[in-house]
Amino acid sequence: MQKRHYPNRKGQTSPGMWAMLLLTLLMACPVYALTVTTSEGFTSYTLNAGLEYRLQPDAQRPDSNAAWDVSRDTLTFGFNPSHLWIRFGVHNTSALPQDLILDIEYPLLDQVDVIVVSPTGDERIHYLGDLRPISEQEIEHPHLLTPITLAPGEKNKILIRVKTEATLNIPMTLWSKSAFIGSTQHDTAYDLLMYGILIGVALYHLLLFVQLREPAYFWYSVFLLSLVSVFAYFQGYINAYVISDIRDQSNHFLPWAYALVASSCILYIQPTLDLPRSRPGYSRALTITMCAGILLAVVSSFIAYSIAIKLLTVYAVGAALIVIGAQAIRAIDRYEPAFYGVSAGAFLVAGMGITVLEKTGQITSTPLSRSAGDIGFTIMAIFYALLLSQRMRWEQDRRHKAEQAVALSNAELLRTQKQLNQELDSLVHARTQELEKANERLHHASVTDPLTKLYNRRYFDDALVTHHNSAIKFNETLTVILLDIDHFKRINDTYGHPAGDVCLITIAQRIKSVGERYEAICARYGGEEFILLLQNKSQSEAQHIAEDLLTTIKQSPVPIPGGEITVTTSIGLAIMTPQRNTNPDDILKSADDLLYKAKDAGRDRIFSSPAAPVN
Ligand SMILES: Nc1nc2c(ncn2[C@@H]2O[C@H](COP(=O)(O)OP(=O)(O)OP(=O)(O)O)[C@@H](O)[C@H]2O)c(=O)[nH]1
Repeated sequence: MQKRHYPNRKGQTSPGMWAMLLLTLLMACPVYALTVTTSEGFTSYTLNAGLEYRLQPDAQRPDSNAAWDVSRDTLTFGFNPSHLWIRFGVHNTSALPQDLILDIEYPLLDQVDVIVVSPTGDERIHYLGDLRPISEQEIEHPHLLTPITLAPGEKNKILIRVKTEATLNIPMTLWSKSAFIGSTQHDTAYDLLMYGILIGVALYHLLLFVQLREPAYFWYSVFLLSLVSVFAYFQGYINAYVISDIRDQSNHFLPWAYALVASSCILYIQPTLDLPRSRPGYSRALTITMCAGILLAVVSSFIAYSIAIKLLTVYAVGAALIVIGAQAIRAIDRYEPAFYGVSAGAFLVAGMGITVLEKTGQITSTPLSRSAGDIGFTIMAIFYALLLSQRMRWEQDRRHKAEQAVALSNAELLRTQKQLNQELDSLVHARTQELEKANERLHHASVTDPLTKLYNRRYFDDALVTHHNSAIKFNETLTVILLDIDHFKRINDTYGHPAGDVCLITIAQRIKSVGERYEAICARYGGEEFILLLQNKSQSEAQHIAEDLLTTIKQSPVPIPGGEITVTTSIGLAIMTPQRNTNPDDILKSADDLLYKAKDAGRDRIFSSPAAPVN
């Protein structure tokens, strides 16, 4: 704590003494437009309307002839290179001494000299402002504070000079010391709670980033922390507690903080709103905005702060509009998570808007209006967190739906494939069956005589070879009965060829009925020639079968178109026990020879070997 006093000029005997005395008297009798009276129980007085002020190009204290303006609200002049002088009076009307505190709530002012003039003309100058080390200030606090002690009935004049490259904005309150302590405790608790929540949310997202490796979480966390630092800077915490030893360098803080806020916000917004894929043009614009912020931070180190701060303000507004625009465009695209972003932007803009209106005196200052910026910012942070989680959930849903669609189409594909396979199987099965039936029919046709439906000669020849081999193997007899219809030509000639066919069919049926009784293979061997093959029959059995045939055929007349005819047959019966050196043709030839013999012998008889012919 360091107090600086102007030299006390009391006791001088110079010729200017009278002039000084006059000046002292004038100062002892305030004629200011505003004098704050601090009666007993005084707590605070907000210094806005009624303050006398004067803007001038130099630091020269205004002389007694200078014209002063009177403020109608909080003193706010935007970026203004002038020296601002303010004056007002304070009068302790109570019977007790009073400890007061003059609280300048905007801590980013570069130089603030508060001159407290006592009734005797003594001046005490308090040097405040963020270009001066906090250790030089009488009370360590984020705000710029001046202690004023008034004896009962004492009147002081307060003269303030302000010079800054930041915005010339002087919200002031005169407090009783006890009320100020209470208010500070309340404000600090409120700020700590808000910063604590936001830092907690930021750390939570940092943890999510560590676990999920999703960069959006990291950038959101950086965005929150950097934005918290900007707010803390504007509220004086950074200057007071973080960079208190290098406050003269604090001008470098804001450009880099702005660049970090913009960069982290853009890096967070880009993937969260899916901009590079859906809106590549806008995504490029955001990347350029981010680079511009970093460039501006670099340039700010080399140019006057008064210019840099204006450029930064323009940049901050432009970047915020571009970011909010990106969210609005994605909301128009009906990208669900963007609605949270738009809501976040709306709350931030609304909060900031109320703050600006309150600071410029457009609306009445209330605790709510004073906190509007903080509230807007906090709600924005919550909505941005919701945006992030919504986007992640939306992304998960999309992935899940895509997986489901793939699984569904795979299942559909499998089902279709299975169905096709089944259809193919049944088609192949049906075709195979048809083919088998066709083959069967073909085979049947190839071994069947079309007219009589008995086996044909080809079938019989194959069967003869098979049975010949079997007979050799099992040492069994093989019998061939060759049967020829007698004078069949006459039937054709007499009744016609169709009648001859009918006769052939009937004779074939009779042969088949006899053959089935003896398990014989019956075949049509030529035009009117039939043949039977018997396995393992004795001579007498074979003879009996041949006789059965002869009798069965002729015993009843054969009905034909145009009448009935009795048909007789001649039979050659050959029986042998095949050997390895015998040939299937041997038995055929033998039967054929015997048949001719039967024909020659007068027909309607059996010739067999070695037995005698039977009639
Ligand atoms: N209707 C009809 N006649 C046939 C068929 N195949 C052969 N024939 C006839 O059968 C007759 C056989 O005559 P031939 O060889 O002279 O013998 P046959 O008249 O029976 O006299 P034998 O055998 O000596 O008793 C011929 O007239 C053939 O045209 C047929 O499928 N249908």
